[in-house]
Amino acid sequence: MASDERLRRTMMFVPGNNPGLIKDAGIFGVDSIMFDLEDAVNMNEKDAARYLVYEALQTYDYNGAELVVRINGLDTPFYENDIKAMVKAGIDVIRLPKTESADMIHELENLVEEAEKEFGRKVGSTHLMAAIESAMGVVNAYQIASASDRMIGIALSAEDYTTDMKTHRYPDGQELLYARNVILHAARAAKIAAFDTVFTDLDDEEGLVRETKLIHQLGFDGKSIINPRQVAPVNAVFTPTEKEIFNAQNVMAAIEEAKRKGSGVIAMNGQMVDRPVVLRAERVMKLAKANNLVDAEGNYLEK
Ligand SMILES: CC(C)(COP(=O)(O)OP(=O)(O)OC[C@H]1O[C@@H](n2cnc3c(N)ncnc32)[C@H](O)[C@@H]1OP(=O)(O)O)[C@@H](O)C(=O)NCCC(=O)NCCSC(=O)C[C@@](O)(CC(=O)O)C(=O)O
Ligand SMILES: [Mg+2]
Repeated sequence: MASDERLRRTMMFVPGNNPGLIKDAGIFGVDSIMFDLEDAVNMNEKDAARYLVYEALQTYDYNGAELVVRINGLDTPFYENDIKAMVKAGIDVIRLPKTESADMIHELENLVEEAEKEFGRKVGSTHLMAAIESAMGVVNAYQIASASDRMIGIALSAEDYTTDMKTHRYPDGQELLYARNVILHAARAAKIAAFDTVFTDLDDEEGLVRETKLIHQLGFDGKSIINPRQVAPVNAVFTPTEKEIFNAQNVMAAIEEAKRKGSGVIAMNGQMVDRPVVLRAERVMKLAKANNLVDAEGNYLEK
């Protein structure tokens, strides 16, 4: 799979038909910018939006953010042109909406490869991700996640998913618990990233933080967002605290001492430190480095 250690805490939807939002999308500190050609764009604006996003990708500097495009679904007349234009423009990741099977990823992959050859791009350089928006998608989540070496992640899309399940979203998120866990397990088994769904009440920051803490606790890598006001609260939940970094440094030091003594396990402040604890500490340090909270040697950088 194409998974890597890239930070993917926030992936912001930017409607593909809105030149103002497209132009400024790089200034908000999101990890991934997702230009939307699907549901945020009216039917009569599909061609114009595709052209706008294509031009923007040639023109603007997005400050190193990962560039993603949500194309139109495989049941529409638009997706083939979307794929050609976005591959030609050199997009990093194509997000397929309403994914229900591995076959859909195979169809996408074939078209992407054809486009890479046609436009002289390196074969395999365009990564893929899938949005899971239905009961069928959840049931097939692992097959979808592992369908291609190009896959970098799968995402829950709760608005369409709850509609398919004949319910709607509630503040406590109980209706999403099964789908979240299935998607997370599928992503982890396929060794790719797991993204949680959008939080649509822009004025409820407390609710956004509560939901983000829950999905962080479950193990998600990040969250789809719809507005720049959501960037800081979500990134903060996914950023290791000074205490967590300090603890991780201590764990690394403790295990080094254990190794010197010829052991793989040691007690630290009354807590057992063994391999899984060390792996978690390594992940905290990787996140801390990616967030520029520590230097290359792992020393905490005072703010
Ligand atoms: C909601 C609102 C209209 C509010 O606008 P407002 O202007 O009232 O907001 P303000 O806070 O006042 O904006 C402050 C400043 O930021 C600028 N600004 C705002 N949003 C920005 C942005 N996104 N990108 C860059 N810039 C932005 C704005 O221009 C202003 O700039 P300035 O005037 O210069 O100060 C706006 O955010 C927006 O359109 N969001 C994207 C909506 C969208 O894409 N929906 C489709 C994806 S979901 C879906 O399809 C369901 C799903 O498929 C999901 C899944 O698959 O996961 C499923 O099934 O679940
Ligand atoms: Mg949707």
